[in-house]
Amino acid sequence: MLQLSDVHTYYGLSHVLHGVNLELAKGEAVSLIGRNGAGKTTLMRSVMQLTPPRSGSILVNGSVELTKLKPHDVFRQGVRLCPQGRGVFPKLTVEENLRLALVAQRGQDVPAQIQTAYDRFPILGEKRHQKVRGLSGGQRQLLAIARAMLGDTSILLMDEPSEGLAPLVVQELRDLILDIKTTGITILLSEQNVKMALSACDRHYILEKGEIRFSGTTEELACNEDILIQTLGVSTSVAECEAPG
Ligand SMILES: Nc1ncnc2c1ncn2[C@@H]1O[C@H](COP(=O)(O)OP(=O)(O)OP(=O)(O)O)[C@@H](O)[C@H]1O
Repeated sequence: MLQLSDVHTYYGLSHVLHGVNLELAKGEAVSLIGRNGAGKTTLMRSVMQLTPPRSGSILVNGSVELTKLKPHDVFRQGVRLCPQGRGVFPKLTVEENLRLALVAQRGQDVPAQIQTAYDRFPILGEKRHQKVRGLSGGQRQLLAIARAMLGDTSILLMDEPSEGLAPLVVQELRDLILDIKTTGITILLSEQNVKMALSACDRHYILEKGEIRFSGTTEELACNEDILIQTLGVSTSVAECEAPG
């Protein structure tokens, strides 16, 4: 579904991604674990061509080369980014945020798609006329996800969605990710929260200083927990984490 091969990305002279290889099969939820500054956001921006890689290949469906496309054409391929920090507009209402996203995408808002978002996330329908600055962190995150899922989404890149959320809300978010997965959408979940990554995803990549240090299933990670201590400085017991249901 999505295949990154030997991706190198720079900010000016600063070489941030060093030959990243990563693969997602259709309908998989895969985590990208790494500490601050590891390059998770850069990797997602590279896929979207917001920070285009200097070399390497990023294929969708085995044939469409994203590195040859502009961001809006990547978007048209059904690849969507739910950005870190949510990226929603606090002074606008929930509905204005959704309508604005649709206008930016298609030059017009599409009431049916907004209704689909409310059907999927009823709390957003209830709060449609409320300004976003009055929403809780979890509700803002829902709005960001709803916005990223407007239209035909096939691959959802979620950049640290649990950041700043209370533990109970993180659990709800995890359930939501599992729910989105059942719709067949392929998910790449960037996380520093190892528990969240392990409980929402079956396969994991660990990124350190722009290089993939580990790739494998939850079971494989359980046999190699030292890597979590080495790369993240955490000693989360993989065995204690609830696996995706
Ligand atoms: N616009 C930019 N210009 C220059 N360097 C940048 C820019 N954005 C990020 N970097 C650098 O690139 C490296 C990777 O940053 P990135 O944001 O991709 O990491 P991250 O894993 O997403 O971490 P975080 O959780 O802090 O966002 C860091 O060293 C960061 O300082």
